[in-house]
Amino acid sequence: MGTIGDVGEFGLIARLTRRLPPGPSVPLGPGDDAAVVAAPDGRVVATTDLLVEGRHFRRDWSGPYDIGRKAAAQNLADVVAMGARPTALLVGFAAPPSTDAEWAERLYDGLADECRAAGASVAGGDVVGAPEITLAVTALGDLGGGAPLTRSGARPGDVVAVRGRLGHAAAGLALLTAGLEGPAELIAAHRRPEPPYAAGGEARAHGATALLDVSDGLVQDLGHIAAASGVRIDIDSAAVPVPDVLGPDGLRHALTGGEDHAFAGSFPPDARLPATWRRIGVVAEGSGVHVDGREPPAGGWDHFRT
Ligand SMILES: Nc1ncnc2c1ncn2[C@@H]1O[C@H](COP(=O)(O)OP(=O)(O)O)[C@@H](O)[C@H]1O
Ligand SMILES: Cc1ncc(C[n+]2csc(CCOP(=O)(O)OP(=O)(O)O)c2C)c(N)n1
Ligand SMILES: [Mg+2]
Ligand SMILES: [Mg+2]
Ligand SMILES: [Mg+2]
Repeated sequence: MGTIGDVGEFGLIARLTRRLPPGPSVPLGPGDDAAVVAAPDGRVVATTDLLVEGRHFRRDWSGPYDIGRKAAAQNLADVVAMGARPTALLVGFAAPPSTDAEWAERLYDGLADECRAAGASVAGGDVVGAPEITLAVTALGDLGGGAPLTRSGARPGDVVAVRGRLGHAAAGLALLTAGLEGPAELIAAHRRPEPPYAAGGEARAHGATALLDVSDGLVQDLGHIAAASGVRIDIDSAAVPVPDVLGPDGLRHALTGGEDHAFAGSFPPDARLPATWRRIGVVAEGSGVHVDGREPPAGGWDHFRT
């Protein structure tokens, strides 16, 4: 089929959008000046996360399908972390003209499949030529009449709980970086996060007082809840799920590794959480995040310090 330079801008758009299924919340999808997205609640939850080649993924480490799934997952998880139902993605795609057109099509298959898993679809986007591959994804969501689950509602006495994997993507990235063989599930976790999208509805149903998705590292991200809520979060490291597959640095990966897009939040002390949620700590008066009563280990992703 050739490169995206061979097929040209409008040939590429046709090839990509052909692969996108219609979505329940997108009455008018790709093909016009803009899309129409249903917003039954009347308010729209909106979030955007960029993915840059070499920073978020490497083409020699991840195939296009997984990069597409990851780009969608990273954004859909932020909508779910607000307690909303994802409705649509808008996808900006920058790539060199030498990019294989089939590579781009597989990327869109990944975007489409991850959207399907979350009940959303791709409503539109943009393509441009650029020296490196960049994906600029915007996700929209609907609150269904509920209050948003913000970072600012945690109260002393609440319990802190997580749902989803911690440390897996970081352990996989560490293996790839070191050029080591390791458990395939860790490499797969780096390539494709698999956020447990049901967590948003569950958190809402159980009265969550705050919620976020863990993108940069558990301790760092819980620090955002602590700061926004004006509280301290005390984590009990023995309660943090650290499966053997994570290896000897498992606890460090679980506390500081991002990109699994687990959901972490605070709940009233008497919340009866499903077994899929793990209680890992409590909310107290004060500030910051403590692990076993001490300052936590350094770590967590910072784009300008990593
Ligand atoms: N360039 C920017 N302009 C405006 N707001 C931004 C910008 N970058 C980040 N933010 C906002 O700062 C907050 C934290 O961003 P970030 O750490 O990327 O969140 P998340 O981990 O949920 O993706 C978000 O509300 C985001 O919208
Ligand atoms: C090639 C490569 N190097 C390093 C990483 C690790 N990494 C890149 S971004 C990031 C944090 C999450 O991404 P970010 O853009 O901060 O998302 P947000 O917090 O805004 O949701 C991590 C752990 C990676 N995924 N791939
Ligand atoms: Mg972000
Ligand atoms: Mg994010
Ligand atoms: Mg981040």
